[in-house]
Amino acid sequence: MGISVAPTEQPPRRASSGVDEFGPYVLADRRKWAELAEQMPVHLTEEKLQGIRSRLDTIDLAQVRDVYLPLTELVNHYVLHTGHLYGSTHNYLGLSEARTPFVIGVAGSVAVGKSTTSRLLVELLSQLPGRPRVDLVTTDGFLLPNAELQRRGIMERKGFPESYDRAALLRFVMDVKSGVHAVSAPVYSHLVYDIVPGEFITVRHPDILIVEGLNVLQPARRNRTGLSSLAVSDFFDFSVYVDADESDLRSWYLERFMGLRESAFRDPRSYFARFAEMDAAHARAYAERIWDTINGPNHVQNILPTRGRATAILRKDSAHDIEWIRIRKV
Ligand SMILES: Nc1ncnc2c1ncn2[C@@H]1O[C@H](COP(=O)(O)OP(=O)(O)O)[C@@H](O)[C@H]1O
Ligand SMILES: CC(C)(COP(=O)(O)O)[C@@H](O)C(=O)NCCC(=O)O
Repeated sequence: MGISVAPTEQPPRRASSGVDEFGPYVLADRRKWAELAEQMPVHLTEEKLQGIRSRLDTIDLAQVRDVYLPLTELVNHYVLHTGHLYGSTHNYLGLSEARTPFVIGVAGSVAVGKSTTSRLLVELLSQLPGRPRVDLVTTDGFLLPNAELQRRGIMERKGFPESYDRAALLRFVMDVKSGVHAVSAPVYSHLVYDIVPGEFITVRHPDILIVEGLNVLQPARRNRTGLSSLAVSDFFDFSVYVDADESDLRSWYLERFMGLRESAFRDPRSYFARFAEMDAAHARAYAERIWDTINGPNHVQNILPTRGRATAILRKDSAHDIEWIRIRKV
């Protein structure tokens, strides 16, 4: 079965506004948000969606239609208006350079489902009129290799801001945003839990680039001179924060870890291969320790504080369903 969305006959209702504990956002519950979808025809089959969705994600075609279609249409407004602004300011400045990629950041905790959101956005955005070319890069490629993390004594801080080569990530996004024709990023393997030596992904001037990662909304750090430097988020034209309750994140992480024992961990190359054979109680205790000492604290200390910097916040309930959406007032 596929979905096709025809133009609505009624004018769409707009999200309500008011004072917001999250900052200057408009809030829409799932039903109101779904009514915003206008006319984008989308072709997506259940089969294709299965390939996009991560193992534990429950996203179905109804959620794609209710949540991701309006989001895609909203991003399209930003793409179009950024294009107009680019054109008029370049005219004013007497410049004639081609437009640079529109960059979208996707942030959120480990196990929240950023990968599903990002892959879905790639699929839907590439179906926009004009069929833009959309690429996706994850920031794990910019993690320091395990050997270097060990050398620095921060192997237990993987995913914390200091575990990345932040300068290289910033350079990568700046190069893309400056219009460099081919920009390469290193590749991380979740299976071997390390950077893959000699492997790179090359981004060749797409129309839209999605940059997905735990820390993409981090503000600029102060450098040694006390002056603020730049942050990757300075180059985002739009950003999405995928949000969920801390206790849900923890159970999704544990559930995923236990599920991976039946699949990825069975691969002898897996860093976690020993957990495939280990009894469930011990494996679960190990996963709890990873969450409680690494991913949980990273979420609370570094990731969650960046939520209010996003253009859009998608809030999931405990069943992985999107409960509400907040959009930053422009
Ligand atoms: N140990 C692992 N082995 C294989 N795949 C993994 C492992 N850990 C995570 N993954 C996969 O890596 C992807 C990214 O995971 P994560 O960084 O937690 O982001 P998110 O869950 O928000 O998409 C997910 O698709 C997940 O299923
Ligand atoms: C690789 C990750 C840091 C995520 O990286 P991202 O692409 O978000 O930059 C994370 O999935 C991870 O492995 N954290 C370390 C603790 C753990 O084993 O879950």
